[in-house]
Amino acid sequence: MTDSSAPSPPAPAGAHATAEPAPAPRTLAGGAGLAALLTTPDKALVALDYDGTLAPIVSRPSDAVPAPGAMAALGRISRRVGTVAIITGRPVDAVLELTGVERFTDLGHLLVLGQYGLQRWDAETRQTTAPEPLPGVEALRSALPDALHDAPAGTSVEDKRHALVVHVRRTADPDAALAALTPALTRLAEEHGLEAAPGKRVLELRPPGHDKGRALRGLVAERAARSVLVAGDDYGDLPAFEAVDELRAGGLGAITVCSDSPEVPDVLRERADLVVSGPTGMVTLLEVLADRLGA
Ligand SMILES: O=P(O)(O)OC[C@H]1O[C@H](O[C@H]2O[C@H](CO)[C@@H](O)[C@H](O)[C@H]2O)[C@H](O)[C@@H](O)[C@@H]1O
Repeated sequence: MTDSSAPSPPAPAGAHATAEPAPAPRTLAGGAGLAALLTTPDKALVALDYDGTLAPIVSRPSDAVPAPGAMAALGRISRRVGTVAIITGRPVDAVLELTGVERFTDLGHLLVLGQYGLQRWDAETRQTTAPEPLPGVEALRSALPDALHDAPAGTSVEDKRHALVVHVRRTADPDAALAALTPALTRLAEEHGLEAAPGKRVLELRPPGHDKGRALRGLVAERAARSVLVAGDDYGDLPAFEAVDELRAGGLGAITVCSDSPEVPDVLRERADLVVSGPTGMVTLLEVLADRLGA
């Protein structure tokens, strides 16, 4: 439900004055979630997606660097809120390399949950923990070249060790390529004990049972968070948005943010309490929050 009269969250005592107005969620629940975050930031969890949210979408995954100002704003916020987490489909190593976050000092409680929560990097220990990949991944890796023999030119595979991602963004007709490849790749993934999950011009072949909803619920419980901000832009973020409904029912304050672009699934945009204009809009939001938190 949208409500243009949703209240603006209060500025916490001692916050720096900011030229930017407070972001205005379009729902009452989102306004309440944002107010909870700003009032008691040490009990808050800020959970952000990477591709499409902190970093603009580009043709090659290895080129997806953060939007200007994104990491600086994240660093500021991480020193004020209880926990900041990048929850992503990317492997932890890729996020560390693309963001350069390991070079930052004083990151507060920053976590990177990679591969939908399978991997975890903690800024306090600077260590990554991860289980061994499922055996089906290796078998699928061997089977993929044959399965993609007739795939359109420009199709490529991203090997994430725990999962394999078929990319079609660089084919002549990405939507047609994805539609043509999905049924056979879904069957192949299932034969190897994996699941196929759609993303922006990709099909992820990944271990079942791990999604951003599970990762978010786990972090909320672990960190005893009382409020949460969740931001995302793709189908992979939907389970986290859905988890918010359940968490709210349990008394948590929450705001969901859509990092918008023409490729964002309608279902995600419609569910969001606040819609910002892609990673650039996300950076503005994070900067305003950092200002409001006096960071
Ligand atoms: O959870 P996320 O942080 O959003 O990661 C999800 C997948 O994102 C990546 O693919 C997407 O971004 C690429 C670079 O901009 C783009 O080329 C691709 O079309 C997008 O779907 C990544 O490569 C995947 O491994 C992630 O799982």
